[in-house]
Amino acid sequence: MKIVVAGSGSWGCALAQVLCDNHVDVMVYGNNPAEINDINENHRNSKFFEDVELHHDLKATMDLNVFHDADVVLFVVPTIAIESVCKQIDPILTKKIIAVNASKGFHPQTNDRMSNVIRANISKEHLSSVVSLIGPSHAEEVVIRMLTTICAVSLNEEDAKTIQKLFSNDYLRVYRGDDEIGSETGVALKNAIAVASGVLYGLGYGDNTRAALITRGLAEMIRYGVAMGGRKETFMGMTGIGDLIVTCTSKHSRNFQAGYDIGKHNSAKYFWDNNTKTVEGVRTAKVVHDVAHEKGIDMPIIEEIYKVLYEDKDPKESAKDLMLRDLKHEMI
Ligand SMILES: NC(=O)C1=CN([C@@H]2O[C@H](COP(=O)(O)OP(=O)(O)OC[C@H]3O[C@@H](n4cnc5c(N)ncnc54)[C@H](OP(=O)(O)O)[C@@H]3O)[C@@H](O)[C@H]2O)C=CC1
Ligand SMILES: O=C(CO)COP(=O)(O)O
Repeated sequence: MKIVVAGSGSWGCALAQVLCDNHVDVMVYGNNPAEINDINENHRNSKFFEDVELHHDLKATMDLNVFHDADVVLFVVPTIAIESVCKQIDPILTKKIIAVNASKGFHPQTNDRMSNVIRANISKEHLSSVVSLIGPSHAEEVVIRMLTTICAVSLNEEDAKTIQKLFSNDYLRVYRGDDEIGSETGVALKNAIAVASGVLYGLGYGDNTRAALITRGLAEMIRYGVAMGGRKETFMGMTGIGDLIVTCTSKHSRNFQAGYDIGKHNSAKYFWDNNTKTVEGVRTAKVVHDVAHEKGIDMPIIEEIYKVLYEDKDPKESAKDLMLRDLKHEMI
């Protein structure tokens, strides 16, 4: 079985290395010559990982023909690039692939989930099914083989089992799931909540505040995900609370770090002027804000993080406004 990983960034490399450890035939495809060269020549991806020597079987290429005889393709580029990568590779595919989505967010124009974006852009004769491989997993830890659990979520149970077996080993345990809507909305929304968690930390608030943010953030994720057709119990698993915790609390999270900078400067301007990293939660906050307004879903944290990011609201004022809303029953 030949696997190609589209995306030579941090998560693409970490996932490809898991396959090398599992003795699976894998190749990384990327469009950044420096990253490709670093992987092939130095066994490193220095842009993302300091002092990590990658598995020596890990190889990368910029040649699109690598997709020609692929059986499985992993999509591990930022969500804004998924559609264009699908369109580039579809004419090259010759087999019916299992498409594995590892990205977390929504399409930039249609606001659609990643599985739907892949289904819309890989022709039917080239697609067996889509499996989303998602959960609480910072690349920086997977690449040094720290114990991690994620979930292979698909409407196709057999293909989910194939992906589960391919990636599982003694440091990465893969569960299965079938709630595509719940899982994909969960992992997207947690990024926006993680930006808020960083903002609060940057403003100087502590553990009580973070626990409150995670708990009430989860309530918003459930409200939104269930309104979209997801199942409430999914949010109690890897792609809900699991991914929310790791992203809201980790120094590795780019979403948390972006929020932290905003909180520290008490303004989103610093982020907009300086950011060069993949921070999916920033655009997700806008998508969720817009959809929630359209559908009448109550999302107070998303509302405030949207105002901080897009309306230059003072983050301290946002935190105060969240605290001083009308008092209510917790479970409503
Ligand atoms: N990093 C992590 O820990 C995790 C990330 N994810 C998700 O994975 C997705 C990818 O993120 P991540 O790997 O972290 O991001 P990175 O910023 O680390 O890497 C993104 C990679 O995609 C490349 N890329 C961008 N556009 C294209 C394109 N059109 N064709 C080919 N390659 C392209 C970038 O190239 P260039 O360098 O030239 O821009 C870069 O190599 C995101 O949705 C993220 O949320 C999910 C779980 C964990
Ligand atoms: O999705 C992730 C962890 O599960 C990565 O989070 P960041 O994109 O915030 O770094």
